[in-house]
Amino acid sequence: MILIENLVKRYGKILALDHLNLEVQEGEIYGLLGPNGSGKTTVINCILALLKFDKGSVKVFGEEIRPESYHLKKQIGVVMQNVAVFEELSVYENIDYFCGLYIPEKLKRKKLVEEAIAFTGLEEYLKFRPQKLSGGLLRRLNIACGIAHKPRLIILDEPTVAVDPQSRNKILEGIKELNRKGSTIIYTSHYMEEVEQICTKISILDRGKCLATGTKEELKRMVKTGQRIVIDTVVLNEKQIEKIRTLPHVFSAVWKDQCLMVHCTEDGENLIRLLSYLSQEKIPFGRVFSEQPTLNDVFLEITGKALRD
Ligand SMILES: Nc1ncnc2c1ncn2[C@@H]1O[C@H](COP(=O)(O)OP(=O)(O)OP(=O)(O)O)[C@@H](O)[C@H]1O
Repeated sequence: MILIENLVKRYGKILALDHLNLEVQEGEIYGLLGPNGSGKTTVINCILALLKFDKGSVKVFGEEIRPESYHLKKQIGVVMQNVAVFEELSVYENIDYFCGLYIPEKLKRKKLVEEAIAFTGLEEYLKFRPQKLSGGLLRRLNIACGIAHKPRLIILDEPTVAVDPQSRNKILEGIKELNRKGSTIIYTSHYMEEVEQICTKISILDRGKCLATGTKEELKRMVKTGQRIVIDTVVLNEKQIEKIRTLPHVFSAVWKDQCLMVHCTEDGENLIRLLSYLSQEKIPFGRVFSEQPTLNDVFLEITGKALRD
């Protein structure tokens, strides 16, 4: 669907995209995950030929895209970061207007507009002007305007920024539904939880570079952070900590402030093994906490900083 090779984009002295490569296959929900300023919006603008770039190539549906490639652009739905709707039109009129840019036939359009309204849950607000809508509803209207014509490819640039949890869930579920109905999705975000929740493939971006690509499981396997187990234990001696370090799959164990923290490589038995050892040694323990690595761990290990730094 999209093939980007060696893309370079500068804004004056700022190198926004640095030889970026990316390939999106049909049917994917492709996440571009990166902190603010990593180049996500710039990639989107290059895919849409809204920006001139300095080097490289961008192919959409197998063709080099140009500003006048309307036959390609009409198969793409875009939901930009900044809400772009007409203040003087109602909710219904806005969706109808944007859908009308692609679908001139009235009857067909009416059906599509109604589907988009139901899909974004805006039925109660059809006569409202945008300024009367809450932030979350406004975002949903923005989405309805971008997807009503049922495009083959949908690009959403941070659609959940400043959105309440209820609207956020509705938006995320909606994106999965659009994908199930056949649209390929490109989704940019700096929220790793969202990207983990919905994306089938993820590229991690930083400073205009694509640092790693894969499914969330593949990305997590790339780093050694592994499973993290935290156990409250009041007593533990150095010999016992040393023994824990030699347990299978354990690569670090630290006891600090009456809290044992163990990092292990992936294995379903890590927690059981560790608790068995503590029981066998009659070491009392309180709260037990275990978590798998997150995409933030991946980002941290690759870049040396957290996603939200
Ligand atoms: N029109 C512009 N003029 C100058 N610099 C720009 C312009 N647009 C973006 N940049 C810079 O290019 C880099 C990439 O910005 P971009 O907006 O693509 O990142 P982003 O990952 O989408 O971040 P955000 O989520 O904050 O929009 C940043 O350093 C940004 O300051």
